[in-house]
Amino acid sequence: MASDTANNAVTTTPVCPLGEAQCPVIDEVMQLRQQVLTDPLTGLYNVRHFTAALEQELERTERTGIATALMMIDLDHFKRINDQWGHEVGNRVLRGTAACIRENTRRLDVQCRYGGEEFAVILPSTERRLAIQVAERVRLALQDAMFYVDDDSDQTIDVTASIGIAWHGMDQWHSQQSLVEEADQYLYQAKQQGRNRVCYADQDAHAVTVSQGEKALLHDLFVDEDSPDDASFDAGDEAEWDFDGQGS
Ligand SMILES: Nc1nc2c(ncn2[C@@H]2O[C@H](COP(=O)(O)OP(=O)(O)OP(=O)(O)O)[C@@H](O)[C@H]2O)c(=O)[nH]1
Repeated sequence: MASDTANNAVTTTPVCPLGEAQCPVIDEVMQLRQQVLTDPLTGLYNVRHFTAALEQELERTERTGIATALMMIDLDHFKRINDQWGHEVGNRVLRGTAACIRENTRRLDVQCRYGGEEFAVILPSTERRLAIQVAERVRLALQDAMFYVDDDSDQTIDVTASIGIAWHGMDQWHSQQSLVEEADQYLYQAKQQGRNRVCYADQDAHAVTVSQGEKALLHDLFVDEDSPDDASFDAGDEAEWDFDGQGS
């Protein structure tokens, strides 16, 4: 707070605790930190942050016993989009995909761009059933989203993704590397089985069916009013949730 001696009024202008002169430096440091930890194309976290965040979450699980889930997401036949529409449109699809992933996961989840058209989401404190539901939600949102070729066009591009999930928890302890490898292995399985699907260990034994009540609860959990509004992307809020079936 700063005092205005002319009229004795007290204003609430924020004052940098280290002194005015240092504030630009702090801003610059914060911007640099942001640049070091994020992917410039999508704004999601990069692999550097992914590695640090995953290590922290695995340690938390070892302390609390509450599972951490990892979701690896890879766009299907993305090369065809680049080949047909060009690299810039491909980039646009990657940005839209990032927005879609962000909108359909929680704030505390760690959404990363893992490589070209591969994304990773760390789901802290997330047991098996919820992680499967989240993965299906992301898959359906991508499948139903409207990816426009450009701002002035009605032409849309169909996008789907394959997703692999793995857990670190009481029933299966992992190293960081083996957790990533297992999620990648199930992602590969999803590709092999025809793409646009979610795969994980013991899938048949853990088929997820979701009641209307659970769908409503999940909807409340994930809809985020502060999500970025990307004109090239429509997450398709009205998407039907069909957790029982896999994608076509
Ligand atoms: N536009 C754009 N394309 C990228 C970027 N990074 C990687 N790619 C492209 O992503 C494509 C990935 O192709 P593939 O690895 O064959 O995978 P895919 O076509 O998605 O096929 P599946 O994964 O088997 O379904 C390649 O054409 C890369 O050039 C990027 O930052 N921008």
